[in-house]
Parts: sequence; C-alpha cells; structure tokens
Amino acid sequence: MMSGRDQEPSHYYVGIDVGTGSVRAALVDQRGLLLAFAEQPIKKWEPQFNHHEQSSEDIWAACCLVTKEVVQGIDAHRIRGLGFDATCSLVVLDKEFHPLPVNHEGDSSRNVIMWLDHRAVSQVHRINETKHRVLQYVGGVMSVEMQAPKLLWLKENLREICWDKAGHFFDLPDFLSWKATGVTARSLCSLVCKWTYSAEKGWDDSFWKMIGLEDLIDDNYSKIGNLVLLPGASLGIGLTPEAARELGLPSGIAVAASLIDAHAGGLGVIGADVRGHGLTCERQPVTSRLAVICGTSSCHMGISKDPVFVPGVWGPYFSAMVPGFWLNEGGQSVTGKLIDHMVQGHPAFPELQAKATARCQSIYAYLNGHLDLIKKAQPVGFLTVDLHVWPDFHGNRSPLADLTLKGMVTGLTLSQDLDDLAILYLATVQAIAFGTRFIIETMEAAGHSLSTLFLCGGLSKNPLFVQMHADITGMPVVLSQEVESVLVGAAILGACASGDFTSVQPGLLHSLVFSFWKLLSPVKTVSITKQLILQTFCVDFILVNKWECFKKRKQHRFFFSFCK
Ligand SMILES: Nc1ncnc2c1ncn2[C@@H]1O[C@H](COP(=O)(O)OP(=O)(O)O)[C@@H](O)[C@H]1O
Ligand SMILES: O=C(CO)[C@H](O)[C@H](O)COP(=O)(O)O
Repeated sequence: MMSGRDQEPSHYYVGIDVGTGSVRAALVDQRGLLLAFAEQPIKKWEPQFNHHEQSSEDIWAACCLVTKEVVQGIDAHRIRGLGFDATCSLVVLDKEFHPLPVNHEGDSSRNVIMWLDHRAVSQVHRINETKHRVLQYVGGVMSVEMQAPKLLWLKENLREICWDKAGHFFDLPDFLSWKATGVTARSLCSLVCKWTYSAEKGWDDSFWKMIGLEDLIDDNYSKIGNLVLLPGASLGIGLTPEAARELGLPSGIAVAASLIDAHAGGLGVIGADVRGHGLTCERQPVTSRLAVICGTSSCHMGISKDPVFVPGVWGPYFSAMVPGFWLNEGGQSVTGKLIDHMVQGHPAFPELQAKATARCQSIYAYLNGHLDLIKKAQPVGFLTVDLHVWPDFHGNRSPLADLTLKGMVTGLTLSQDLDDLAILYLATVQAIAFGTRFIIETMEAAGHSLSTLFLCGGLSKNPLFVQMHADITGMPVVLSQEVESVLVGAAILGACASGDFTSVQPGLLHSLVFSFWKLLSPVKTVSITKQLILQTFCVDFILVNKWECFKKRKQHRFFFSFCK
C-alpha cells in the first residue's frame, strides 16, 4: 500500500468511463488526484419505441479520442495501468469478432442493445414465470434490462442475421477490456449482476435450458464467458500494440478486469474518509453507507457481510463491487433522463435556454436560481404543494420491479410559463428523491442498516438534486472532493492491475475507514446536517405528506391494470 497524499506523483493510471451519453477519461496519480479529464459524446439510436442501440466501434473510437487527450504531454513510462467501466449494455460480435446487427434493418454498426432497452418484455415475462432459483439473486424478479431476456429476444427475432452467426456476447465493460487486451475473460461484476452467474457456483445449466437458451452452454459457455476474473485483476499480458497505438498509451501496460459504471462509482465513493465532519457513519461500519450513482439512471449500492434478500432490489451479489462483501443494487431506470425529458418537453424550454445562455449558466443552474426567486421567503418545497410527479416513466426498477408502470403528473394547470417549468422540474426532482427513500426503506426492512448517502455521477453536480435527497431521506449526503468519482473508481482498477496496489481495497475489511479510499477519495461537502433539517421543518411537513401519497404507489399499479 502506498502512503501519503503529500508524496510526489511518480505513477499515473488511466480510467475510462463509458456512460449512456458520453465517454470520459481521466489521468489519476497514485495519490488519487485527477490530473486531466476529457469527454466525448457517443451515438445513440432509437429505431423503435423502447429499442435503444449503440455502436461498439463508435464507443471504442470515443475511448481512443479521450484517452489521447488526457495523456498529452505526460511521460508515458509513468503510466502504469488502465481500467474501464461502462454501462451494462449487450455487445454482439461474430466468431471473428466483427459487429453483428441487433436490429431488423440489418445495420451491423448498431451492434449494442443498450441497458435501458425494453424490447424483451415478453421474454422477461416468460423467464420470470419459470421461478428458477437464480431469480432469488436478482431481487426475485429479473429485469428486462438484464442480458438473458435480450439474448432470448435475439434468438427469437434475429435468428439468421444475428443469433446463428454470433460468436461472442459481451457486457460492454468486458468488450472494452477484450478490445484493449485480446483477452475474452469476463469480470465477475458483469456476470454476477447481469448474467445470473454465481461467484460461488458458476453458471447454472438448468436456467439456460429452462428458458430456451441451452445453446449457450455449448463449448463451456464460450460465447458468454468461461474465464471469470475479479474486477481489478490484470488481464493477459496487458495492452496490445494495436490498442496501445489507438489509445496513445504504452503497449504492455496493465489492463484491469472491468466494472459496470455504477459499481465503479460505488467503489470510488463508498470508502471515503469522513473523519472530522461529525457524521455518525464515522463510527459505523462501511455497511451503513449507501452509494447512489446518479446519471441517466440512479443506482443505489449497499453492501453487507452476509447476503440480504431484498424483494425488488437486485442482488445479493457476492464480491461484485467490494471484494468479500455482498452487494444489493436498487435503481431508478431514468432519473437524469427523466429530468431532461420534463424540462426539454415543456413549452417554456426555448425561453429557458435563451435566458440561461444569456447568463452563461447551465439550464439547471438557471432553474435553481429561478426557484429561489419565485419561492420568495417561503421554503422551496411550498412551490409543489399542488403538483406531484410519479417518476416511473420507464417502469419501476426498484423496489416494485414492475416494468409496466408508467409516469404521471397531477395538479396541471393551463400555465406554460417559465415559473411553471421550474416548478415541474422541482416536483420531478422531489419525486426521484422519494423513489430513493422508497428503496432505502425497503432495503432497511430486509436487514440493511443505512445512515449516510454518498452521491456521485452527473446529477450530483446539481445542488437542488443533492439537497432534495437529503431533505426527503432525512440522511446526510456526502459528496466526494473529486466530482468524477466514477472515473476514480475506474482508475483504482488500473492501479490494482498494475500491482502498485495489492487490492481495490485493503485487507482490513472491518476497519471503519479504508485507508486506500482515504488516499483516493477525500470528502468535500456534507450537504445537510440535522440542524438544516430543523430549519426546513415546514418543508419537511409538506414532504412528509407527499411521502404518504407516494407510498401508495401499489394503488397506482392497480389503477393501470384495471384500465387495461
Ligand atoms: N452540472 C450539472 N447540473 C445539473 N445536472 C447535470 C449536470 N451535469 C450533468 N447533469 C445531468 O446528469 C445527467 C447525466 O449524468 P452522467 O453521469 O453524465 O450520465 P451518464 O453516465 O449516464 O452518461 C443528465 O441528465 C444531465 O442533465
Ligand atoms: O444498470 C446499470 C448499472 O447496474 C446501468 O449500467 C446504469 O444504470 C446505467 O448507467 P448510467 O445511468 O450512469 O448511464
């Protein structure tokens, strides 16, 4: 273990994070400081409603561009390791590793079914009807966003142009590590969380037979992975000369087995050193912390020493994020995407854009300022006394685990002005925070004991989003000093693979604060204290009432099925 953040940097690590909307890279030194950052948008296609596709070539090209940018001017010999994280989208390649189409149009450049794709509704329904034992480890109900239903959809819908020709099905994080090293080993993180693999028992043949995908068992599961490594393990002999040329990195540097993006974010924040901020979690085990990674979606990552079975919450997954710990992953399929959708779809959006541009502000900074203005002396929560949003516009991932649920807004008027847009935005943010509270309460009812939230991801840059999560959950929210914590998580993988660090976390599993994380993830802000909750008592009262309504979501589900 290396010591001290005062030590001169001698080693660098590159982290690459592939989100839904963009690829980001960072150069991180051995003190955990982020020295350079670059971002590049990636292409997305929605050829049909609920079909979402990407291109693995386009994603790789973006990885190359951002990596070259962050290592510019750096002594390449000091770069010791590379780590990837990515969304858990499904990449399809033929036997020669060329892209295959995942669409009826036969367009092979679109060879990725994105994680938020909901095309496989009938397939997931049939998978869930089997009640197979592997379902116990995904919260009791498999999500349409996981890989088994998508594979079944490909077999049933694109047999000739895709399924029969396929040689390799990768989770996107594993595709990236293969592309960098030529090694087809899969990360335990991807296989356990999205593919029904068990860290203890491996693949379950009976599951694949029962759902009609027995052909995947052939050749010892060679198409979906038969060599499984812990995240951070070094792959083969490192970066191939071809990938090194494309990325602008030295050939042969260590490349790590990857993580899903939410898990990299969790790894980047959950062990932060909180000493000196008066937080109760300072004296509590790391299992009292909930990492919430908020981007296009939000993922709620809680760990435990023993498996906890939480209905409607994914997991328990062993060693999928922090080695030796079980992971439960709650989630909301659209959060950042929902806020963008509500704001961009409002008639006053062009006016908002113009006003924000005139002030050189982001639309969200402008909206937050506007809410401050219109609330006058009142707490901001009063603005949504009559307006309520139901956030399940893309189904409910957790804890209801019901993809058929829909979104709803109540309390609409004929107003179309900027005030109206700002209030709708606030109600949406609140609804998302209520969703988080719903997940937390469900996890606690099943045995978790949580006291503190650790937020990261694009939405954690929005002070209103952070504050609402604190107010509505009643928990302190900790933000890491390094806002790009997901990238820090990816760089931790590279640091581990290089051999400079022995593990993604030190051996002392029960220590309150992990020293490795202390090194990599210092705390900047404790955004709310109990005192602040008291100051906003009136808001709290309204939020409590809203919460009572929100909890009645099961009735909402009934309403929808009744109308069908
Ligand atoms: N500074 C910011 N203020 C408010 N919202 C932000 C900010 N930066 C990003 N976001 C929101 O975060 C979401 C994207 O987060 P990000 O982590 O980049 O997503 P992904 O990893 O899914 O690509 C978007 O909905 C975007 O509007
Ligand atoms: O299911 C996931 C994690 O387990 C998805 O990868 C994640 O929700 C998508 O990430 P993001 O919202 O950051 O793009």
